[in-house]
Amino acid sequence: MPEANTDIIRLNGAEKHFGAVRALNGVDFHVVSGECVGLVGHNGAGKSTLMHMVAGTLRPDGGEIAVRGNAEIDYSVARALKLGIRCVFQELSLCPNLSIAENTRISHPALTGLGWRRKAANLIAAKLDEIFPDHGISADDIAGDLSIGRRQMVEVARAFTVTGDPLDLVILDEPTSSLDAHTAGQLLAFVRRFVAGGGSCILISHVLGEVLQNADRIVVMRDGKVVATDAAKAFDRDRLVATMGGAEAREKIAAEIAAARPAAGPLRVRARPERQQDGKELVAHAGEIIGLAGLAGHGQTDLLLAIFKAAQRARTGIEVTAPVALVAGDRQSDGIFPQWSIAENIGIRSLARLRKGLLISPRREAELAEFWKQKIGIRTPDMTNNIFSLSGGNQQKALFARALGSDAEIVLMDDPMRGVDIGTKLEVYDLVREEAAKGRTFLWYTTETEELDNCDHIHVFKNGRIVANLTRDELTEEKIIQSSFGDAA
Ligand SMILES: Nc1ncnc2c1ncn2[C@@H]1O[C@H](COP(=O)(O)OP(=O)(O)OP(=O)(O)O)[C@@H](O)[C@H]1O
Repeated sequence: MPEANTDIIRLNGAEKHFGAVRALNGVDFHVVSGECVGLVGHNGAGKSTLMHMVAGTLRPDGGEIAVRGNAEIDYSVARALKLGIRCVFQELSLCPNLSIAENTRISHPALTGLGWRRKAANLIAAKLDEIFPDHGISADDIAGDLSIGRRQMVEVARAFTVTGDPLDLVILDEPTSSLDAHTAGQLLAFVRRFVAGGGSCILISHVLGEVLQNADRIVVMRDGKVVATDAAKAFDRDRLVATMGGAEAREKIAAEIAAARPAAGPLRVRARPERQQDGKELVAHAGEIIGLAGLAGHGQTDLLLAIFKAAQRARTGIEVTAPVALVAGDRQSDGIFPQWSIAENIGIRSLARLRKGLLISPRREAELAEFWKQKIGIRTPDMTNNIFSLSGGNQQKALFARALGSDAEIVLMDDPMRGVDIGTKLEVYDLVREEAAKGRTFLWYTTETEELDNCDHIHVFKNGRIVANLTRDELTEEKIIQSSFGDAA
């Protein structure tokens, strides 16, 4: 590892345009050895684009890059890897049809010859054990069979494995977005150990507490520019939010939420997890927001998907009395139609309303898209652009718009705030409560405990079963963790 306090990387005046969008507008940025730099900013501020420059996956249109003081002319991913710079991007990159060991080999060409499979398996297993001691992942597992949370764990662990190339700087773009609080804590503790040992990290997160507690220095971006950089201890949450230029920091007042809520209406969903034997079930009425909690991968997504399917075809143990929409957490595999525009991606759940005769009316589709663009601030110059021209958080907003813009009375949300910035989150919470007050039902799985404050009831899952049913008043992080780890199952 390099000497302490030397620059690992420095960008001066970095510029990047995508058509009419100026994603980076003269950005200066650097990381020294032995520091964790927190990078924050609203959806579309330019964080991922800047990280693509650091990782060598995109070339800047203007500006300079120097690594350890040496100017880089032909900077690329291969060059970055040789120089010890790696990135875990927001959109996960494991090949779904390969095993975890095989995916590890892809990053390590040095693993050759007889027995490479065993070497790759040992390498990744050891790193998973080090970062996430109770991970429950086997190197033989096929990546596509793992939950999004577990895939994220593998991606992170893989980025920290070493064979041929050095390892000095790891960029973590929203590394905890699919991890529950317990697993996210393990990762952040590991990051601190890595940095204490002289390594460097860039940590991008919309969970501001995570950045405040784990970064040494924080860089704030806004509209393609760096607008502040300071020691983490010089920031608090309010100063960060204000610098990002977002919504005022607002505290949710449970009593206020409760007072505004009407009494629950008729039954919308009654569902028993397949493995449940003790009679516990999830019951949701019109106008209710029901939270699904517990450690990630313990049956919450499975139950939501079973309810989604039951709306189309009867299933034992599940009763659904109204149309259903799903906001997928894994937008890459379950949510987005990659060939389509943003407007088409939003309109797909509302085709009946958008139809004029036999055809879809482009005007109606554009109006629906424009309404949601304004309502939740989807950041793009043109809603007919391809969905992948949006930043990650803005893609997630489009999926929200699809579900909320549809006529579905029941909205299933599978950890849907992945990558959504704090300002938008607060707006979406208000929107969900508003829609619930009008009679919509929400079933909301979240890995962020704070979000459960919006729910009327919370079901905690463990090993595919509901182990606790808490009201909002009973809700504490300790209670959830206790139920998640207890022997109640
Ligand atoms: N491939 C692309 N084509 C067109 N526009 C793009 C492309 N990639 C990024 N942009 C635009 O560049 C701007 C910055 O996007 P970027 O992904 O860097 O934001 P971000 O800060 O990482 O946001 P998020 O928090 O949502 O991930 C956005 O307006 C985005 O729409």
